[in-house]
Amino acid sequence: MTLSVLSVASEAFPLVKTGGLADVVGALPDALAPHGVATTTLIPGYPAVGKAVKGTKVVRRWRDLLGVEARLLGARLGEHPLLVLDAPALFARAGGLYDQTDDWHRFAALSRAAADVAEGFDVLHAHDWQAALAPAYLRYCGTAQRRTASVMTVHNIAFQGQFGAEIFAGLDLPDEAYAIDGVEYYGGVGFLKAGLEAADAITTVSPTYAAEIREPRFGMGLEGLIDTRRDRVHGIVNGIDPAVWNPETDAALPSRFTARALGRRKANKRAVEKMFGLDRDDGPLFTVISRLTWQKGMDVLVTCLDELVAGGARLALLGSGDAHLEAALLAAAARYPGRIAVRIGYDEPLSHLLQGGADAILIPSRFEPCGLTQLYGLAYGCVPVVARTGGLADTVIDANEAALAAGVATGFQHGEASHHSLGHAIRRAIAAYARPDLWCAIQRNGMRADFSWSESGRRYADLYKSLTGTA
Ligand SMILES: Nc1ncnc2c1ncn2[C@@H]1O[C@H](COP(=O)(O)OP(=O)(O)O[C@H]2O[C@H](CO)[C@@H](O)[C@H](O)[C@H]2O)[C@@H](O)[C@H]1O
Repeated sequence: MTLSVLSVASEAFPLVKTGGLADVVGALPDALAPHGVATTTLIPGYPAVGKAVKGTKVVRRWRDLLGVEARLLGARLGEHPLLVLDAPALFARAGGLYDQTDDWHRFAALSRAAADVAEGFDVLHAHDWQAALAPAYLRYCGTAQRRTASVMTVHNIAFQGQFGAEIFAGLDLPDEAYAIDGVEYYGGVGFLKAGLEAADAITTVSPTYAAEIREPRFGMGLEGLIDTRRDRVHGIVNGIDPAVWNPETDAALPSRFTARALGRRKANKRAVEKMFGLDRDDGPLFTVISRLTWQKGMDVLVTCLDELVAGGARLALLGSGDAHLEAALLAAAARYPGRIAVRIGYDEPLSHLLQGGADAILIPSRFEPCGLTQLYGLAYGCVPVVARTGGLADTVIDANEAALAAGVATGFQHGEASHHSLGHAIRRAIAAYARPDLWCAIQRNGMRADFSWSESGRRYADLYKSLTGTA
C-alpha cells in the first residue's frame, strides 16, 4: 500500500533555497519513495519558483484565502508532484524570502492552503514555523471525513514565528484556538508553538538535538512543551542527496574523485586557491560555508584566526549574515592576504568546489539541529572539525586514540564553542594533517560512511505508518 504525504515548507531545493531546510525538503520525496511513500511538496510561489517551474496546471482556486486571491498550481519537483501556492499579493515580491512585515499573513496563508488540500492525503508533514499553522488549521478547522495525520518537523527551534496577539483575528481560526494548548504564546501568537501542540508527532533532525531541546539551554522557551510531549518527539538525522552531492559525478568540481583516488582532490585545491587569491602551498586549507551568525559560532571563529594562520594553515570562507561578523572576517582577510580569504555571498557551485578542494571544514556551532555541511564534508573528504552538539555530535566521530585505533575516526570534535576549545581542535587538525597516512585514513573513513537517506527515509515512513494505523 502506498501512503500519500503532503510535505509543506517555505523552500525546496533546487527551486528556492536559503539554507539546509531546502536541501531536506527537496530530498525527501526520493528518500521516501523506496519505502512506499508518495510525497507531494507544497511551497509558496515566489518569483524564482514561478520562473523555474514549467508546465503548471491550475488545480484549485481560492477567492478568499485569508483575505487574498490565490491559486494552487500543479507542477513537478524532479519525478514527484509539486504544488505551488500562487498568491501574488503575498509572494510576488522582490527581496529575500523572509523578514517582510506581513510574514504572519504570508505563511498563515501557506498553512491554510495546506490544510485545505490535506484531506486528499494520509499525512500532512509541516516543516518549520512557516508551515506550522497547518496542523493547527487541521485541528481547529478540519472538515475532512477522512482523518489526516500530521507531523511537525523542527529544523531549527530558534526560529519560531512569534507575533503579536493582534494578528489572531486575521488567521480565521475559532476563538477557542487562542488558548494555552493552542496558538497562544506568551501573550501573542506562536506559529511553531501551535504546530508543536497540534501535530500528532514531532520530529527534529537528529537524536541529540531531540534530547537537547527539552532543556532551557536549547529549547528557546519551548522546552516545557517539548518535554511534555516527549513521547511524540523523534530525532531522525538528515541524509544527503546523492544526485546533488557526489564527488564522483559533481559537475562543479574541476577534478572529480573517489575515496580510492584522493590525489585527484589536489586540482580542486589549486582551483580554490586561485579563485580566492590564496597562497599556493600544500599546507592545510580550511574552509567555512555558513550563515555568518551567532548560532554558527562565527564570532568564536574570528578569535581563532591568528592561531590558524600561525599554525601554517589557510582559510577560504564563503558566507553571508550579520554585518559585524562580515566586517570582522573581512578585516582578518585584509590582515592576512594570501592566508585568509573571505567571499561574502551565497554561491551553490562554489560551496561544492570548497568541499571538494579544501582539506577541512570548520563548524563551531553553538547549537546545530543536524547540520549538512559536515555531511557534505564527510562525503567529499573535507574533514569536519565540529562542535560537539546536536547533529554534529551524532554524525562526526572524533579522531581520539580509541577511534583511531578502531579505524573509525572521521573528524574532530570540540567542546562548547569557545576560543580555547576551537583553537585546540584546529591545532589537532593541523597536527593530524602533517601525518599524511593518518589524514588519508580519516578522509576515507568519512567517505565510506553511510549518510544516504536510506535509514532515515525508512524511519519517516515507519512514523507515518504508525500514525495512520498502517504499520
Ligand atoms: N554562502 C553560502 N553559499 C552556498 N551555500 C551555502 C552558503 N551558506 C550555507 N550554504 C548551504 O546551506 C546549507 C546549510 O545547511 P545547514 O544544515 O548547515 O544549516 P541551516 O542552519 O541552514 O539549516 C537548519 O536546517 C537544517 C536542515 O534540517 C539542519 O541541518 C540545520 O542544523 C539547521 O540549522 C548547506 O547546503 C550549505 O552548503
